[in-house]
Amino acid sequence: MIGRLNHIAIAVRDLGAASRLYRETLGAEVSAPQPLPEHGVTVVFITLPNTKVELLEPLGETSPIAGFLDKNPDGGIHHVCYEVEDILAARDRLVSSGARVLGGGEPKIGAHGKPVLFLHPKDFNGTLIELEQA
Ligand SMILES: CC[C@@H](C(=O)O)C(=O)SCCNC(=O)CCNC(=O)[C@H](O)C(C)(C)COP(=O)(O)OP(=O)(O)OC[C@H]1O[C@@H](n2cnc3c(N)ncnc32)[C@H](O)[C@@H]1OP(=O)(O)O
Ligand SMILES: [Co+2]
Repeated sequence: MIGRLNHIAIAVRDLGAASRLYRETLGAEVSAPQPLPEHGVTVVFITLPNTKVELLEPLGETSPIAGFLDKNPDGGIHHVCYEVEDILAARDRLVSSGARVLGGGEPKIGAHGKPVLFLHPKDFNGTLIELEQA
């Protein structure tokens, strides 16, 4: 069901500092910051030859990454994003297998303008999974 690795996301406290680290120290191509109030984060994407890295900074009072940064004050790998052909079919299959689909199971439009869903990390080896429709 899952296809390509779309991105790996890293939660950070300071998006400007993290962007500079990737651009200047690691020599990567870093996009402009994109505030996504509906998701409670501001993101940049780092384009690599085979995938992307998403840097996430909290946005607003109820950011879903606030608790993660409280537990990991230096930041850290927050989620992996896999592509699926049909996100509703993927959701239904996961729900019938007993996995917890977050946010009530209704896809939201993600950073790439495509529908996304999140799966509870406790059901997937301690790793938060994002699914993005290809
Ligand atoms: C920009 C849009 C989009 C894109 O297109 O790319 C994005 O990527 S947006 C990214 C941010 N959005 C989300 O993360 C949405 C989904 N997340 C959530 O609903 C919540 O963050 C969560 C996963 C339900 C966690 O909620 P929280 O309140 O922070 O923590 P809990 O106390 O409920 O956590 C329970 C348990 O799970 C562990 N945990 C939490 N987050 C992670 C994580 N990212 N990776 C691994 N484990 C995680 C947490 O530590 C708790 O464990 P215990 O301490 O053992 O109880
Ligand atoms: Co993501």
